Amino acid sequence: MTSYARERKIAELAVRRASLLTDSVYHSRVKGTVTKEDKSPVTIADFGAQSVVIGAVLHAFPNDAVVGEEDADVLRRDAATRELVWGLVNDAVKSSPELEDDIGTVADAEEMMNLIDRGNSEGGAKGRIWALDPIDGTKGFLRGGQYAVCLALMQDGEVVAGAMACPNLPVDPSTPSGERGVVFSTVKGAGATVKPLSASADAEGSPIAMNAITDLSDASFCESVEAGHSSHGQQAAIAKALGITKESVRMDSQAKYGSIARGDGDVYLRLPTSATYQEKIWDHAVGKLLVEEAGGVVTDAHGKPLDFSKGRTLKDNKGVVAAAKGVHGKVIEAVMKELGVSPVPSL
Ligand SMILES: Nc1ncnc2c1ncn2[C@@H]1O[C@H](COP(=O)(O)O)[C@@H](OP(=O)(O)O)[C@H]1O
Ligand SMILES: [Mg+2]
Ligand SMILES: [Mg+2]
Ligand SMILES: [Mg+2]
Repeated sequence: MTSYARERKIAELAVRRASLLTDSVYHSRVKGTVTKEDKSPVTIADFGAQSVVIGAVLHAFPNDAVVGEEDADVLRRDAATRELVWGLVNDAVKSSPELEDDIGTVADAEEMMNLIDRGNSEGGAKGRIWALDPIDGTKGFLRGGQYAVCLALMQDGEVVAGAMACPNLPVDPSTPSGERGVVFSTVKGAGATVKPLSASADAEGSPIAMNAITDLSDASFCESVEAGHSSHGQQAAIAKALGITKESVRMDSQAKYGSIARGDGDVYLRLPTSATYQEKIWDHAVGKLLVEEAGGVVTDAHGKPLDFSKGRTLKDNKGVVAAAKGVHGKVIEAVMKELGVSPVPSL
Protein backbone atom coordinates (compact mmCIF):
# COMPACT_ATOMS: atom_id res chain seq x y z
CA MET A 1 0.00 0.00 0.00
CA THR A 2 1.49 3.26 -1.03
CA SER A 3 0.90 6.24 1.22
CA TYR A 4 0.69 8.72 -1.69
CA ALA A 5 2.51 11.20 0.55
CA ARG A 6 4.80 12.30 -2.28
CA GLU A 7 1.89 12.60 -4.71
CA ARG A 8 0.08 14.80 -2.21
CA LYS A 9 3.13 17.01 -1.77
CA ILE A 10 3.74 17.36 -5.51
CA ALA A 11 0.05 18.09 -6.14
CA GLU A 12 0.13 20.81 -3.49
CA LEU A 13 3.27 22.41 -4.91
CA ALA A 14 1.84 22.23 -8.43
CA VAL A 15 -1.48 23.93 -7.64
CA ARG A 16 0.29 26.52 -5.47
CA ARG A 17 2.67 27.47 -8.27
CA ALA A 18 -0.22 27.58 -10.77
CA SER A 19 -2.30 29.72 -8.43
CA LEU A 20 0.44 32.39 -8.35
CA LEU A 21 -0.02 32.60 -12.09
CA THR A 22 -3.82 32.65 -12.04
CA ASP A 23 -3.86 35.19 -9.23
CA SER A 24 -1.66 37.57 -11.22
CA VAL A 25 -4.08 37.37 -14.16
CA TYR A 26 -7.08 37.71 -11.84
CA HIS A 27 -5.71 41.05 -10.67
CA SER A 28 -4.66 42.21 -14.12
CA ARG A 29 -6.74 43.95 -16.74
CA VAL A 30 -5.74 41.51 -19.50
CA LYS A 31 -7.51 38.17 -19.16
CA GLY A 32 -6.90 37.02 -22.76
CA THR A 33 -10.28 35.32 -23.03
CA VAL A 34 -11.01 32.98 -25.94
CA THR A 35 -14.38 31.31 -26.59
CA LYS A 36 -14.21 27.53 -27.03
CA GLU A 37 -16.24 25.44 -29.47
CA ASP A 38 -18.83 24.69 -26.78
CA LYS A 39 -19.13 28.48 -26.27
CA SER A 40 -17.50 28.34 -22.82
CA PRO A 41 -14.66 30.75 -22.01
CA VAL A 42 -10.98 29.93 -21.52
CA THR A 43 -8.31 32.47 -20.57
CA ILE A 44 -4.55 32.82 -20.78
CA ALA A 45 -4.54 31.85 -17.09
CA ASP A 46 -6.27 28.50 -17.79
CA PHE A 47 -3.61 27.63 -20.40
CA GLY A 48 -0.75 28.82 -18.21
CA ALA A 49 -1.97 26.91 -15.17
CA GLN A 50 -2.44 23.70 -17.17
CA SER A 51 1.15 23.92 -18.41
CA VAL A 52 2.61 24.62 -14.96
CA VAL A 53 0.68 21.78 -13.29
CA ILE A 54 1.36 19.16 -15.94
CA GLY A 55 5.04 20.21 -15.98
CA ALA A 56 5.16 19.60 -12.22
CA VAL A 57 3.36 16.26 -12.33
CA LEU A 58 5.46 14.87 -15.17
CA HIS A 59 8.72 16.13 -13.63
CA ALA A 60 7.97 14.06 -10.53
CA PHE A 61 6.12 11.15 -12.18
CA PRO A 62 7.21 10.93 -15.84
CA ASN A 63 5.21 7.79 -16.59
CA ASP A 64 1.83 9.04 -15.39
CA ALA A 65 -1.03 10.10 -17.68
CA VAL A 66 -3.06 13.30 -17.34
CA VAL A 67 -6.65 14.16 -18.24
CA GLY A 68 -6.57 17.96 -18.49
CA GLU A 69 -9.45 20.20 -19.52
CA GLU A 70 -7.58 22.38 -22.04
CA ASP A 71 -5.42 21.81 -25.14
CA ALA A 72 -2.89 24.04 -26.91
CA ASP A 73 -4.62 24.35 -30.32
CA VAL A 74 -5.39 28.04 -29.90
CA LEU A 75 -1.83 28.78 -28.77
CA ARG A 76 -0.32 26.98 -31.76
CA ARG A 77 -2.41 29.15 -34.09
CA ASP A 78 -2.19 32.47 -32.32
CA ALA A 79 1.32 33.76 -31.59
CA ALA A 80 0.18 36.79 -29.60
CA THR A 81 -1.82 34.69 -27.14
CA ARG A 82 1.01 32.14 -26.98
CA GLU A 83 3.49 34.86 -25.98
CA LEU A 84 1.14 36.17 -23.29
CA VAL A 85 0.80 32.68 -21.81
CA TRP A 86 4.54 32.01 -22.06
CA GLY A 87 5.25 35.25 -20.17
CA LEU A 88 2.99 34.05 -17.34
CA VAL A 89 4.44 30.55 -17.21
CA ASN A 90 8.01 31.82 -17.28
CA ASP A 91 7.29 34.28 -14.45
CA ALA A 92 5.60 31.61 -12.33
CA VAL A 93 8.48 29.16 -12.76
CA LYS A 94 11.18 31.82 -12.21
CA SER A 95 9.49 33.11 -9.07
CA SER A 96 9.76 29.73 -7.34
CA PRO A 97 13.34 28.51 -8.01
CA GLU A 98 13.39 26.68 -4.67
CA LEU A 99 10.78 24.28 -6.08
CA GLU A 100 12.87 23.29 -9.09
CA ASP A 101 14.11 19.98 -7.60
CA ASP A 102 10.59 18.86 -6.82
CA ILE A 103 8.54 20.21 -9.73
CA GLY A 104 11.04 21.28 -12.40
CA THR A 105 10.84 24.15 -14.86
CA VAL A 106 9.34 24.89 -18.29
CA ALA A 107 12.07 25.70 -20.83
CA ASP A 108 10.27 27.59 -23.59
CA ALA A 109 6.92 28.21 -25.31
CA GLU A 110 7.22 25.00 -27.34
CA GLU A 111 7.65 22.87 -24.22
CA MET A 112 4.79 24.82 -22.62
CA MET A 113 2.41 23.85 -25.43
CA ASN A 114 3.60 20.25 -25.44
CA LEU A 115 2.93 20.03 -21.70
CA ILE A 116 -0.58 21.44 -22.14
CA ASP A 117 -1.25 18.78 -24.77
CA ARG A 118 -0.05 16.01 -22.45
CA GLY A 119 -3.42 16.48 -20.78
CA ASN A 120 -4.94 14.46 -23.61
CA SER A 121 -5.35 11.13 -21.83
CA GLU A 122 -8.68 9.45 -22.43
CA GLY A 123 -8.80 8.43 -18.74
CA GLY A 124 -10.17 5.03 -17.82
CA ALA A 125 -10.06 2.19 -15.33
CA LYS A 126 -6.35 1.29 -15.45
CA GLY A 127 -3.18 2.76 -14.01
CA ARG A 128 -2.21 6.16 -12.65
CA ILE A 129 -4.10 9.05 -14.24
CA TRP A 130 -4.25 12.62 -12.97
CA ALA A 131 -7.38 14.72 -13.50
CA LEU A 132 -6.63 18.43 -13.88
CA ASP A 133 -8.86 21.47 -14.03
CA PRO A 134 -6.38 24.36 -14.39
CA ILE A 135 -9.10 26.88 -13.55
CA ASP A 136 -12.37 25.49 -12.36
CA GLY A 137 -15.01 28.19 -12.40
CA THR A 138 -13.59 30.19 -15.31
CA LYS A 139 -16.80 32.21 -15.40
CA GLY A 140 -16.34 33.00 -11.70
CA PHE A 141 -12.70 33.88 -12.36
CA LEU A 142 -13.79 36.39 -15.01
CA ARG A 143 -16.62 37.77 -12.86
CA GLY A 144 -14.45 38.32 -9.78
CA GLY A 145 -15.91 35.29 -7.94
CA GLN A 146 -14.49 32.04 -6.64
CA TYR A 147 -12.33 29.71 -8.71
CA ALA A 148 -10.00 26.79 -8.01
CA VAL A 149 -6.93 25.05 -9.42
CA CYS A 150 -7.86 21.38 -9.08
CA LEU A 151 -5.67 18.29 -9.34
CA ALA A 152 -6.34 14.68 -8.35
CA LEU A 153 -4.66 11.34 -8.90
CA MET A 154 -6.74 8.33 -9.86
CA GLN A 155 -5.41 4.80 -9.44
CA ASP A 156 -7.30 2.22 -11.49
CA GLY A 157 -10.27 4.57 -11.86
CA GLU A 158 -10.49 5.56 -8.20
CA VAL A 159 -9.52 8.98 -6.82
CA VAL A 160 -6.74 8.44 -4.26
CA ALA A 161 -5.09 11.83 -3.67
CA GLY A 162 -5.23 15.46 -4.69
CA ALA A 163 -4.84 19.14 -3.97
CA MET A 164 -6.90 22.22 -4.71
CA ALA A 165 -5.92 25.89 -4.49
CA CYS A 166 -8.70 28.44 -3.92
CA PRO A 167 -7.04 31.86 -4.11
CA ASN A 168 -10.21 33.78 -3.24
CA LEU A 169 -11.56 31.68 -0.39
CA PRO A 170 -11.17 33.36 3.03
CA VAL A 171 -8.55 31.73 5.25
CA ASP A 172 -10.91 32.17 8.18
CA PRO A 173 -14.53 31.65 7.05
CA SER A 174 -15.78 33.68 10.00
CA THR A 175 -13.80 36.70 8.72
CA PRO A 176 -14.73 36.89 5.02
CA SER A 177 -13.03 40.26 4.65
CA GLY A 178 -9.73 38.94 6.04
CA GLU A 179 -6.86 37.14 4.30
CA ARG A 180 -7.82 35.10 1.26
CA GLY A 181 -6.26 32.09 -0.42
CA VAL A 182 -6.14 28.48 0.81
CA VAL A 183 -4.84 25.16 -0.41
CA PHE A 184 -6.60 21.90 0.44
CA SER A 185 -5.02 18.49 0.12
CA THR A 186 -6.06 14.93 0.75
CA VAL A 187 -5.12 11.28 0.46
CA LYS A 188 -7.68 8.49 0.55
CA GLY A 189 -7.80 7.07 4.06
CA ALA A 190 -5.52 9.77 5.49
CA GLY A 191 -7.92 12.70 5.89
CA ALA A 192 -7.98 16.17 4.40
CA THR A 193 -6.25 19.39 5.41
CA VAL A 194 -6.25 23.08 4.59
CA LYS A 195 -3.62 25.78 4.95
CA PRO A 196 -3.24 29.37 3.79
CA LEU A 197 -1.62 29.83 0.38
CA SER A 198 0.68 32.28 2.17
CA ALA A 199 2.09 29.51 4.41
CA SER A 200 5.43 27.98 3.50
CA ALA A 201 5.39 25.00 1.18
CA ASP A 202 6.48 22.71 4.04
CA ALA A 203 3.93 23.96 6.59
CA GLU A 204 1.55 21.32 7.95
CA GLY A 205 -2.09 21.82 7.01
CA SER A 206 -4.86 21.79 9.61
CA PRO A 207 -7.21 18.78 9.47
CA ILE A 208 -10.72 19.62 8.29
CA ALA A 209 -14.05 17.95 9.05
CA MET A 210 -17.61 18.42 7.90
CA ASN A 211 -20.21 19.49 10.45
CA ALA A 212 -21.53 16.19 11.80
CA ILE A 213 -25.19 17.19 11.48
CA THR A 214 -28.15 14.82 11.72
CA ASP A 215 -30.88 17.47 11.48
CA LEU A 216 -31.24 19.57 8.34
CA SER A 217 -33.35 22.41 9.73
CA ASP A 218 -30.23 24.34 10.63
CA ALA A 219 -28.24 23.29 7.55
CA SER A 220 -27.03 25.51 4.75
CA PHE A 221 -26.57 24.38 1.16
CA CYS A 222 -24.46 25.63 -1.71
CA GLU A 223 -24.91 25.57 -5.45
CA SER A 224 -23.36 27.02 -8.63
CA VAL A 225 -23.71 30.70 -9.42
CA GLU A 226 -24.37 29.78 -13.07
CA ALA A 227 -28.00 28.73 -13.52
CA GLY A 228 -26.95 26.83 -16.65
CA HIS A 229 -24.70 24.48 -14.63
CA SER A 230 -27.32 23.20 -12.18
CA SER A 231 -31.03 23.63 -11.63
CA HIS A 232 -31.58 26.43 -9.12
CA GLY A 233 -35.33 25.89 -9.19
CA GLN A 234 -35.20 22.18 -8.33
CA GLN A 235 -32.50 22.79 -5.73
CA ALA A 236 -34.70 25.38 -4.00
CA ALA A 237 -37.62 22.93 -3.99
CA ILE A 238 -35.42 20.20 -2.48
CA ALA A 239 -34.09 22.53 0.20
CA LYS A 240 -37.63 23.51 1.10
CA ALA A 241 -38.75 19.88 1.27
CA LEU A 242 -35.82 19.18 3.63
CA GLY A 243 -36.80 22.04 5.92
CA ILE A 244 -33.68 24.06 5.08
CA THR A 245 -34.56 27.66 5.81
CA LYS A 246 -31.28 29.46 5.09
CA GLU A 247 -30.71 31.08 1.69
CA SER A 248 -28.50 29.02 -0.62
CA VAL A 249 -24.86 30.03 -0.82
CA ARG A 250 -23.99 30.48 -4.50
CA MET A 251 -20.37 29.94 -5.32
CA ASP A 252 -18.37 29.06 -8.43
CA SER A 253 -16.04 26.09 -8.77
CA GLN A 254 -15.03 23.20 -6.53
CA ALA A 255 -14.57 25.76 -3.76
CA LYS A 256 -18.08 24.46 -2.92
CA TYR A 257 -16.64 21.04 -2.03
CA GLY A 258 -13.85 22.68 -0.03
CA SER A 259 -16.30 24.90 1.83
CA ILE A 260 -18.56 22.10 3.00
CA ALA A 261 -15.53 19.88 3.75
CA ARG A 262 -14.26 22.47 6.22
CA GLY A 263 -17.72 23.06 7.71
CA ASP A 264 -18.66 26.43 6.17
CA GLY A 265 -21.80 24.76 4.81
CA ASP A 266 -23.42 21.33 4.88
CA VAL A 267 -24.82 20.27 1.51
CA TYR A 268 -23.80 20.77 -2.14
CA LEU A 269 -26.54 20.22 -4.72
CA ARG A 270 -25.86 20.01 -8.47
CA LEU A 271 -28.94 18.82 -10.31
CA PRO A 272 -28.62 18.51 -14.09
CA THR A 273 -30.08 21.20 -16.31
CA SER A 274 -29.97 19.01 -19.40
CA ALA A 275 -30.54 15.32 -20.09
CA THR A 276 -27.45 15.06 -22.27
CA TYR A 277 -24.70 16.95 -20.39
CA GLN A 278 -22.00 14.68 -18.98
CA GLU A 279 -20.13 16.00 -15.93
CA LYS A 280 -16.35 16.14 -16.46
CA ILE A 281 -14.08 14.13 -14.16
CA TRP A 282 -11.84 17.17 -13.55
CA ASP A 283 -14.84 19.13 -12.19
CA HIS A 284 -15.29 16.68 -9.31
CA ALA A 285 -12.26 14.45 -8.67
CA VAL A 286 -10.41 16.34 -5.94
CA GLY A 287 -13.58 17.85 -4.45
CA LYS A 288 -15.22 14.50 -3.99
CA LEU A 289 -12.21 13.06 -2.11
CA LEU A 290 -11.92 16.17 0.08
CA VAL A 291 -15.54 15.82 1.18
CA GLU A 292 -15.29 12.06 1.76
CA GLU A 293 -12.09 12.42 3.75
CA ALA A 294 -13.74 15.14 5.84
CA GLY A 295 -16.57 12.76 6.79
CA GLY A 296 -19.04 13.35 3.98
CA VAL A 297 -20.72 11.28 1.29
CA VAL A 298 -20.71 12.19 -2.42
CA THR A 299 -22.97 10.52 -4.97
CA ASP A 300 -24.88 11.48 -8.07
CA ALA A 301 -28.47 12.71 -7.88
CA HIS A 302 -29.76 9.13 -7.86
CA GLY A 303 -27.52 8.11 -4.95
CA LYS A 304 -25.02 6.23 -7.16
CA PRO A 305 -21.29 6.55 -6.45
CA LEU A 306 -19.47 8.79 -8.96
CA ASP A 307 -17.62 6.50 -11.38
CA PHE A 308 -14.33 8.07 -12.46
CA SER A 309 -13.27 5.02 -14.48
CA LYS A 310 -15.40 5.73 -17.56
CA GLY A 311 -13.12 8.15 -19.40
CA ARG A 312 -13.01 11.94 -19.43
CA THR A 313 -16.60 12.27 -18.24
CA LEU A 314 -18.78 10.80 -15.50
CA LYS A 315 -20.95 9.32 -18.20
CA ASP A 316 -22.76 6.86 -15.93
CA ASN A 317 -23.79 9.57 -13.46
CA LYS A 318 -26.27 12.44 -13.39
CA GLY A 319 -25.69 15.46 -11.17
CA VAL A 320 -23.97 15.49 -7.78
CA VAL A 321 -25.15 15.48 -4.17
CA ALA A 322 -22.59 15.96 -1.39
CA ALA A 323 -23.56 16.00 2.27
CA ALA A 324 -22.56 14.91 5.76
CA LYS A 325 -22.90 11.16 6.39
CA GLY A 326 -25.77 11.63 8.85
CA VAL A 327 -28.03 13.42 6.36
CA HIS A 328 -26.97 12.28 2.87
CA GLY A 329 -29.66 9.57 2.70
CA LYS A 330 -32.39 12.08 3.56
CA VAL A 331 -31.12 14.52 0.95
CA ILE A 332 -31.15 11.81 -1.73
CA GLU A 333 -34.72 10.86 -0.82
CA ALA A 334 -35.81 14.47 -1.32
CA VAL A 335 -33.86 14.72 -4.60
CA MET A 336 -35.51 11.55 -5.94
CA LYS A 337 -38.93 12.83 -5.00
CA GLU A 338 -38.26 16.13 -6.77
CA LEU A 339 -36.94 14.31 -9.84
CA GLY A 340 -39.86 11.88 -9.76
CA VAL A 341 -37.70 8.74 -9.72
CA SER A 342 -37.90 5.79 -7.34
CA PRO A 343 -34.95 5.23 -4.97
CA VAL A 344 -32.27 2.67 -5.84
CA PRO A 345 -32.68 -0.49 -3.71
CA SER A 346 -29.50 0.04 -1.64
CA LEU A 347 -30.89 3.17 -0.01
N1 LIG B 1 -24.52 22.33 -18.59
C1 LIG B 1 -23.62 22.15 -17.61
N2 LIG B 1 -23.95 21.41 -16.52
C2 LIG B 1 -23.07 21.20 -15.52
N3 LIG B 1 -21.80 21.68 -15.54
C3 LIG B 1 -21.42 22.40 -16.59
C4 LIG B 1 -22.28 22.69 -17.68
N4 LIG B 1 -21.61 23.43 -18.57
C5 LIG B 1 -20.38 23.62 -18.07
N5 LIG B 1 -20.24 23.00 -16.88
C6 LIG B 1 -19.08 22.90 -16.01
O1 LIG B 1 -19.30 23.68 -14.85
C7 LIG B 1 -18.02 24.01 -14.35
C8 LIG B 1 -18.11 25.13 -13.35
O2 LIG B 1 -18.89 24.69 -12.29
P1 LIG B 1 -19.56 25.71 -11.28
O3 LIG B 1 -20.82 26.19 -11.89
O4 LIG B 1 -19.77 24.82 -10.09
O5 LIG B 1 -18.57 26.79 -11.05
C9 LIG B 1 -17.24 24.37 -15.58
O6 LIG B 1 -15.88 24.19 -15.29
P2 LIG B 1 -14.81 25.26 -15.90
O7 LIG B 1 -15.09 26.57 -15.29
O8 LIG B 1 -13.54 24.62 -15.45
O9 LIG B 1 -14.99 25.21 -17.38
C10 LIG B 1 -17.79 23.41 -16.63
O10 LIG B 1 -16.94 22.29 -16.87
MG1 LIG C 1 -13.99 25.23 -18.92
MG1 LIG D 1 -14.22 22.99 -14.27
MG1 LIG E 1 -11.63 24.75 -16.12
